[in-house]
Amino acid sequence: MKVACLQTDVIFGDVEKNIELVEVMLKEAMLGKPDIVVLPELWSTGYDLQRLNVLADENGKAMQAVFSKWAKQFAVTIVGGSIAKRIGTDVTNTMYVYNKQGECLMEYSKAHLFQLMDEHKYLTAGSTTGIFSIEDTLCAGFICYDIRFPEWMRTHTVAGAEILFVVAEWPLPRLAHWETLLRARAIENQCYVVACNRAGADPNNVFAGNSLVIDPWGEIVARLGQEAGILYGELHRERVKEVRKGIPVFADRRKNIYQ
Ligand SMILES: NC(=O)CCC(=O)C(=O)O
Repeated sequence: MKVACLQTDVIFGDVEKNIELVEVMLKEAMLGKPDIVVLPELWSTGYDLQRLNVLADENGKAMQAVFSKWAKQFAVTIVGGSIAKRIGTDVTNTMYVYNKQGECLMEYSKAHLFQLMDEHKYLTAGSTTGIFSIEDTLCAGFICYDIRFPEWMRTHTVAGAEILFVVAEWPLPRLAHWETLLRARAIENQCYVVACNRAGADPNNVFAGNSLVIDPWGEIVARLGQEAGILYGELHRERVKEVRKGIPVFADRRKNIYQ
């Protein structure tokens, strides 16, 4: 399977313009013939939290139509980063995954809200898992701060996930944490990690970029720098099996002494 991460810059609070920009980048990414395209966290609004209530998509309907249209038009699976979804008076930070037929495979709302960026003041956390399958491979979706919770990611790999998609708006000052945490999640779970961060800056943060594709041994197979761009990476299911056979972490877990 070939993935393409769209490391976009995001125009603060301008949903229409961001949709236009992503569509242009998506067309360009398709020249590399990916099977899966991944977008960053909150790519349509950015962290315009004070206006998020207005910018958020009512029940996610309009953005779901965009994902469905793109997935069908380009015949590609889309891990749609995340968007702000309004449900009544609540706003969630929600990921949608669409298949090549334009059908929704999965919806996941960020489970851990990041207080350092004030998420807890404006967003409501989700409480359901982010598992889905692409062909017969189980995958899982996570949003940014989620990667600091190994137990949450383990919940998904114990359920069988072999590819972990991480979408983010991760700031530059913590770039070392980004890489270290992602590599650790890949090594301990013996799975691929495909991590798509945004580029650029907003009024409060400069973002790290550095989208990564990491293999189940923890090796970085593809990476971008800080600027906007498209990252391609190849994923091989046999590599997951090979690593898990060599060091049988899942078989060796002591379920009688911890969960
Ligand atoms: N958008 C986020 O969740 C950022 C998380 C982050 O920066 C961290 O250090 O954790």
